[in-house]
Amino acid sequence: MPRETPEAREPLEESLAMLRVAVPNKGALSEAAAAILSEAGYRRRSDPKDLNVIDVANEVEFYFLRPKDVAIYVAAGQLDVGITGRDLAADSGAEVIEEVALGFGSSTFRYAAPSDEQWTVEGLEGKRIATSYPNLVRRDLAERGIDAEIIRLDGAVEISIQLGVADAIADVVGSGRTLRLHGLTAFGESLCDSEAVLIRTAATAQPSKYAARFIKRVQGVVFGQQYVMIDYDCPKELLDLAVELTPGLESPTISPMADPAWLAVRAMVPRKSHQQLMDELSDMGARAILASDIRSCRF
Ligand SMILES: Nc1ncnc2c1ncn2[C@@H]1O[C@H](COP(=O)(O)OP(=O)(O)OP(=O)(O)O)[C@@H](O)[C@H]1O
Ligand SMILES: O=P(O)(O)OC[C@H]1O[C@H](OP(=O)(O)OP(=O)(O)O)[C@H](O)[C@@H]1O
Ligand SMILES: [Mg+2]
Repeated sequence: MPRETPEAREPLEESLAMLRVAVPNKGALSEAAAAILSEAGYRRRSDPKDLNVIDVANEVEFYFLRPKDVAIYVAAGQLDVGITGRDLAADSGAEVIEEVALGFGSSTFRYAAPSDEQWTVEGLEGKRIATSYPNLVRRDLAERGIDAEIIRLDGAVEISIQLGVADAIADVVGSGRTLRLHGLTAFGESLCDSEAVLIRTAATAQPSKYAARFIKRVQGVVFGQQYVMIDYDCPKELLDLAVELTPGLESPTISPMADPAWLAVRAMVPRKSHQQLMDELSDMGARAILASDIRSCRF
């Protein structure tokens, strides 16, 4: 099938150079990353095998990579921004700056060992620890002054103890199901509370104008997912309490209503607490309390 090529266009002058963006090509982060970029108005990949998609309209070039490689390309400047996991970026050792926490792909990173054994982190001294994130583990052990052997595996780490390859593991924990399935129990604090993040190189103090615009668009979609818009009718004498309950970002919008005894109030509120807030507004005496989704925003 002929490769989709962007319509013929004049070569872009330097000032219109494409922004180069790294996106996970598959795995735990890829679908949600693609959805956020699509909601932000960027061109979706039509063929999952395509590793390079040009979005001419937005002057952006997408490169689809393994998530563990993204931070390396971005830190080196071959790519301008990228989406990866906080833990993957930390393990890569690449010098990157986290611009936006994307609100998906959340996980912890834990030590774990057979559930019928009592383990402490200090007990790792002299032991063999299997992991796919060797640098993350090496840094943690060094900070604790613990000397242990790190067995680097590419994945499926949980089975390594059963195979006699390791005494304990250090791995990503999402639901915890994989650990339970293999008779393992996590111990010690999380080495990294991770989620998908939008990163840029640490080589420059500020992002370029084009990167800043891309960051704002993605941030706008993420905020839109994390907030809802609340509208309600408020008795005039309760306005101070209303403003306290729904302060908005700078301030709530207050509008007069046909009936001078009432005011219309509008404010953005965090999605996770909006239901109980609506209960409080109702108890307070507000009426016609409406919650609506926000597709995207700019602050
Ligand atoms: N339940 C989960 N399973 C795997 N990764 C998860 C999970 N929850 C969150 N993540 C995050 O997803 C990222 C890992 O994604 P992914 O597993 O696709 O990468 P990978 O391990 O390099 O690829 P692959 O699994 O195909 O080898 C990490 O940032 C990890 O914290
Ligand atoms: O706590 P859970 O929800 O069970 O998820 C965590 C598991 O998922 C990931 O593995 P993945 O599926 O990425 O395979 P991999 O280990 O080969 O990377 C991770 O490495 C853990 O094994
Ligand atoms: Mg994985």
